[in-house]
Amino acid sequence: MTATRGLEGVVATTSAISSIIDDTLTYVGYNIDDLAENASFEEVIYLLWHGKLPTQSQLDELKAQLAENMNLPQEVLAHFKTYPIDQVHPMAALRSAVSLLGLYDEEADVMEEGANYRKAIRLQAKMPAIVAAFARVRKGLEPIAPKKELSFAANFLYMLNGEVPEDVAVEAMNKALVLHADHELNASTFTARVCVATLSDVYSGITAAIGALKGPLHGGANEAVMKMLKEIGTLDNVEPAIREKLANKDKIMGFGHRVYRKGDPRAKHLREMSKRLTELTGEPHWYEMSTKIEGIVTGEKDLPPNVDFYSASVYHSLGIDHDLFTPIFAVSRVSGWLAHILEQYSNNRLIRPRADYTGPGMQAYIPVEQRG
Ligand SMILES: CC(=O)SCCNC(=O)CCNC(=O)[C@H](O)C(C)(C)COP(=O)(O)OP(=O)(O)OC[C@H]1O[C@@H](n2cnc3c(N)ncnc32)[C@H](O)[C@@H]1OP(=O)(O)O
Ligand SMILES: O=C([O-])CC(=O)C(=O)O
Repeated sequence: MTATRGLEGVVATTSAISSIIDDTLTYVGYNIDDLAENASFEEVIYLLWHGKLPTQSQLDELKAQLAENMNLPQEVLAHFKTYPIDQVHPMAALRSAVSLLGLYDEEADVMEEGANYRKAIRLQAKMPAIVAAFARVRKGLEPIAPKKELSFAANFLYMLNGEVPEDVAVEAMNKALVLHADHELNASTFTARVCVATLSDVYSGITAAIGALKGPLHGGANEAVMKMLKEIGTLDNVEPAIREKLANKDKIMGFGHRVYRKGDPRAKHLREMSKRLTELTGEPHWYEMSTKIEGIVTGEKDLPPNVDFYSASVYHSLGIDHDLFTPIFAVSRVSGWLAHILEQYSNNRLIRPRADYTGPGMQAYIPVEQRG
């Protein structure tokens, strides 16, 4: 047995949800460029869960179900107030809150298809409410109830800020949600599938996936990109700072990808949005610094930016706290995790690979009093 490090190139399952072929990303056969330009996030959720785009009445029904399920149990809100708020990362708060939600869902352990779909609706609806409520509670503000008439993207920004957002902000948030929704067998989706393939419940699968997304080699990179941009500070500092990082073999956050070689097709949509938003906010330097970094890194290492790179300046321009960037990724990606969980249940087999053992050979047990 020989191990493939990081399972690179290993095909671990079949899936009909999304595909990456020759650097082209599709959700159920729809090109991500088409969806990013035209689709609402609610349509994408439906597409991922049902394998087809919704009719108007199907879309209206899903929107109504999501809006109805956005409120959080009082117990979850009360729990936030018990957290050591100054040291809790919002991804840790989200991970804990999703696990806690499961305690208050009477269907949490009901393993029937209809019940799993209802849990998917509830989780998709409540994730943005958790992120927004936590963001407010830690600032000493009251959580804000959603407005039923708003879209998913608009409601999230409304619950976060307490103001109905401008159209451009809703457009940017909707696009970001569409772009992050699914991505074949990335680390967090694989984690969710491994978890539920033991026939564990949906809440366990999503809690596990949030844990995997949190790391800086995966979803956590978007927050790390903003940290890097802030540390570099000015356009003039970009060249020496990035060259020094490359010389030291430091990872440049938001660059590189396990699957894409020529580039991540999602990055250009966020690049364009970053340009537009940073001009509108009067902070074009975040975009200019980002494009300069891209020029150096692609020139020196042939490493194109991934989805996390330009999303950082987009979310910053929307006035969002930097440690909420990865939770926003989770608010979108939960749609993909749920699609994969439902797909896993529908054709389940335990996921249990082997390890190539590299430890000592057979050893005889020596009682503790005889050990030197
Ligand atoms: C939503 C997402 O999860 S997208 C990914 C988000 N993560 C990041 O942006 C973090 C930065 N990027 C990385 O760490 C990596 O590119 C990953 C984790 C995304 C992919 O990792 P892997 O497929 O294991 O690539 P690996 O680490 O083997 O890199 C191959 C080579 O490129 C280099 N490289 C890869 N990414 C980077 C980077 N961001 N900066 C500098 N060098 C890099 C590696 O050092 C390695 O060089 P070497 O062959 O000289 O040793
Ligand atoms: O696919 C991956 O490995 C990481 C990624 O881009 C994503 O999850 O969106």
